[in-house]
Amino acid sequence: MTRLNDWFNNQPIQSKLILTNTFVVLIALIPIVFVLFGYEYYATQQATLQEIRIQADIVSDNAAAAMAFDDATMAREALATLRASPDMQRATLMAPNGAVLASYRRYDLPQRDTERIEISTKSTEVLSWKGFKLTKPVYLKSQFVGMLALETSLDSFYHRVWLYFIVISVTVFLGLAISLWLAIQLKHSITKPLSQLMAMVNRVADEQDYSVRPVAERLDEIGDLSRAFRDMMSNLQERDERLQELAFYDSVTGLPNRHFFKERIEQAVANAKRYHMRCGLMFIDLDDFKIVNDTLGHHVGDDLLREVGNRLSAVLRNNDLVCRIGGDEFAVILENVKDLQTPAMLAEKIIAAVSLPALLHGHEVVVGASIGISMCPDFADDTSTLLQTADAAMYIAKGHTKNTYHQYSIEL
Ligand SMILES: Nc1nc2c(ncn2[C@@H]2O[C@H](COP(=O)(O)OP(=O)(O)OP(=O)(O)O)[C@@H](O)[C@H]2O)c(=O)[nH]1
Repeated sequence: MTRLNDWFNNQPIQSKLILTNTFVVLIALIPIVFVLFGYEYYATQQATLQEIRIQADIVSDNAAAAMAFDDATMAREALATLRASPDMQRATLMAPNGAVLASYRRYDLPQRDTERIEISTKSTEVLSWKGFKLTKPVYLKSQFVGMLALETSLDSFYHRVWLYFIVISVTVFLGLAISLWLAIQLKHSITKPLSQLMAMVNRVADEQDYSVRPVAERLDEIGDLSRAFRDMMSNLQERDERLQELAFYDSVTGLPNRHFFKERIEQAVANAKRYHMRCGLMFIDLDDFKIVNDTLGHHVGDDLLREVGNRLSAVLRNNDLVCRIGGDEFAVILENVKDLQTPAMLAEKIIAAVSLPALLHGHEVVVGASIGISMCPDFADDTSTLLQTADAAMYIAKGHTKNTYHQYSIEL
């Protein structure tokens, strides 16, 4: 039983549906078949016995006069009418003293000694699976004139019952076939949305694609499941976007962070090398930023960082990328730079923009920017050299008068 249970549990839902449906139909049909067949068996048997009794009455009525007058010829004629009934096997008419007056035997049956029949004024009936035996007293105008004994087979009865059994079997078979066909038609409508959901789950697992949404129009449990899956995907997508933001963006300024910067600088260097272009890197460190924090508070410092971020974005071209890579440090990646003068001009613009006073929380705040610039492939062949050279240039700028820029060169 446990093994059967395990086997059933491991079947696909489609097979489960078909198996369950067929099993249920079969279980429902079994009692119906039993009741119908039992009723038909009983009713047909009673009708057959009744027919035989009626035949016995007719024969005994026809033979009564012959028996009263001991007329064997007439008695045989009365029995001869039984030939019309193929189930009738033997019949005997006996005088009250037990002597056989006339007997009948179906043409295909062997001769045998006449059975001793008890002479009595009572009828007897013996029913067995082989046949039906009946004896009954014969009266002529209330005078007992002898006995009639009949022996019949039940072939017609069994034939009718057998036919009925075939009809019922065909009906059951058709019922099962129709239910199987319906189950196969229905399984698609039930399992197709499940398969679609499964495909979506796989896509989420394989591609981390949280944008998939199942259609959830159905009002049944599968519809509920689709809606739950859709809500779960919305939450997952939101969470994924939030995680991406936390992982790649700076929470104070909203600019790309150091993590993002590292990925993009690698790409910029790789592109510059592959397409024989020039890319530039600027490190920008704010001057005297700590004073703002110390005198006006951290929140003003934060606002100033945001303001600087906005000003940098406003100065730069669309395809330049500005990132906040540390406390008061920013980096700018410049791609497809035509010449060495372009970054220098941009640095001047940045210094001018950052040095403009900012009005924050009612205070006029002024900071400067020290900028180090390096170029690939002019002064660096790979990312780490580009980072080092830009950093070195920035420290030179810082070491000078602050609020200035320095472009890395071979002499450094
Ligand atoms: N408000 C704020 N301050 C920060 C944040 N992260 C770092 N800082 C502060 O930024 C300051 C950076 O230090 P420094 O670069 O030495 O300060 P500085 O005054 O700019 O010094 P110089 O670069 O030599 O001019 C430190 O005081 C940090 O506490 C931040 O997210 N918000």
